[in-house]
Amino acid sequence: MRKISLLGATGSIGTQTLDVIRMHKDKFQLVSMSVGRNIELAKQMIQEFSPTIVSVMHKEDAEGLQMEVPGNVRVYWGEEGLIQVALHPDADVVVTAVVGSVGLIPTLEAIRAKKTIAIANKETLVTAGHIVMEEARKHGVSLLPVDSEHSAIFQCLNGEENRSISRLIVTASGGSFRDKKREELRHVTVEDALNHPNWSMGAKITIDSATMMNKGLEVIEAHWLFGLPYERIDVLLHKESIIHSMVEFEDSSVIAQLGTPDMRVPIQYALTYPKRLEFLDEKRLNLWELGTLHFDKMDFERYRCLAFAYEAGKVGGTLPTVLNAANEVAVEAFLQRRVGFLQIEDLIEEAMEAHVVSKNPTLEEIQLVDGQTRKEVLTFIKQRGL
Ligand SMILES: NC(=O)C1=CN([C@@H]2O[C@H](COP(=O)(O)OP(=O)(O)OC[C@H]3O[C@@H](n4cnc5c(N)ncnc54)[C@H](OP(=O)(O)O)[C@@H]3O)[C@@H](O)[C@H]2O)C=CC1
Ligand SMILES: CC(=O)[C@@H](O)[C@H](O)COP(=O)(O)O
Ligand SMILES: [Mn+2]
Repeated sequence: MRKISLLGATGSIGTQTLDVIRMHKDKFQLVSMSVGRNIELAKQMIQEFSPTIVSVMHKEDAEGLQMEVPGNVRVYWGEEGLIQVALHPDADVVVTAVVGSVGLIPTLEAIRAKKTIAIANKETLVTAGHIVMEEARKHGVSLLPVDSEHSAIFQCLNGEENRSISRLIVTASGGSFRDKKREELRHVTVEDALNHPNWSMGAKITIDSATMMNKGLEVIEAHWLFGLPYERIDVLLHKESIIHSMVEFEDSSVIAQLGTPDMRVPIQYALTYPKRLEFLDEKRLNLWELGTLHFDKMDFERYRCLAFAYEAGKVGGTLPTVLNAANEVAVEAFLQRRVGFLQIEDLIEEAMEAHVVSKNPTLEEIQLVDGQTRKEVLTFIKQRGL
C-alpha cells in the first residue's frame, strides 16, 4: 500500500489524483491533504478518503472544519498547514498539486523528510530549481514528474544513458488562441482564454497555456528535471496533444510517448513508478480514428512569453523567480479583468527589465525577490490606472 499526501486536493490535478486512488483502493491510501477555499468539497473528500491531517488556506475555515470532522483528524491552515500535510509521518509520496510558488516551501520540507515527490507544481522548479534539485540530491529523493510533457520525457529516457541525449522536444498545443493572429488578441475575453482546446485544467495554467508561458515554465522545469542546457530543449507546436513530448538521441533516433490527453495517466505513472498498473478507463488511443497529427515551428514573436522564459532560464539567478512571480500576478489580474490579455506579457517584460539579477540566490533571497516582484507588478498595474 503506497501512502499519499496530496497538496491541492480540490484542484484539477488534485481531483484526478483522487480518481486514480479511487481506481486502485487496494494500492493507494490518502493519509493527508490540503485544500484552499473549497471547504464543502474538502468535507466530502474527508468522508470518502479518511485522511488524518488536513489543511485549508484560512484560519477561520480551519476552526470551523475542525469542529465537523472525526476526532482523529487534525486540521491546520496556511503555509504551516501545507507543511504539516507534506510531513505526515506515514506518507511515502507527496503529490504537489497546489498552484503557484506557494508550493515551494512544503516541497522542500517534504524532500528534507525524504518523501518521494510526485511533482505537478511546476512553479516550484521555475522559482527555485537549483535549490530544489540540490536538496533532492543531498537527501537522495526522487522527483517524479506529473506534468504530461515531463512524464513523457521521463518515460522516453527509461533505460537510456543521459549522455546519449541530443535534445528534448517538448510539444505545445498552442492553447486557446492558437488560430488567432497577434492583432486579434487585444480584445479577447477571460472566457475565451479559459477555453483550452484539449485539456480541462485550473484557471491559471489554462491562461499560461494561452500565452505560451506554460511552455516557457515547462522548458525551465525540463532543464532542472533532466539537466540539459536550454540550447538542447526545443518546443514544437502539435495541436492534438497526442504526442506528449519526445527525446532525440545521438544516433538520430527519436523516441516519443503518446496517449489520449488524460492527466490521470501521468499521475498514475508517478504513483506506481517504476511499475505500471492497468488504467481502469476504457478510453484508449486510436491513431486510425485520428488519422492525422500536425506539427508546426514555434513562432517566438507571436508567443513572446516563451522567449521571456528562455531568456530567464539562460540568465538564471533570480530572473526565473521574477518571471514566475510577475506571471502569477499578471495572470491573476487578467482573471479579475483588471488587465487585458496582451498586458500579461507587457507586465512580465517590465518586471524582468527592471530587475537586477543576483546569481546563485539563497532561499531567503528568492523569497524576497518573489515578494518584491509581486508588489512591483501590482504597482505597474495601478500606474496604468487599472
Ligand atoms: N491541471 C493540469 O492538467 C495540470 C496542472 N499542472 C500544474 O499543477 C499545479 C496545479 O494545477 P491545477 O490543478 O490545474 O490548479 P487548480 O487551480 O485546479 O487547483 C489548485 C489547488 O491549489 C489550491 N490552492 C490554490 N491556491 C492556494 C494557496 N495559496 N494555498 C493553498 N492551496 C491553494 C486550490 O484550492 P481550492 O480550489 O480549494 O481553493 C486547489 O486545490 C499547477 O502548478 C499546474 O501548473 C501541470 C500539468 C497539468
Ligand atoms: C496537461 C499538461 O501537461 C498541461 O501542461 C498541458 O501541457 C497544457 O497544454 P499546452 O500548454 O501544450 O497548451
Ligand atoms: Mn504540461
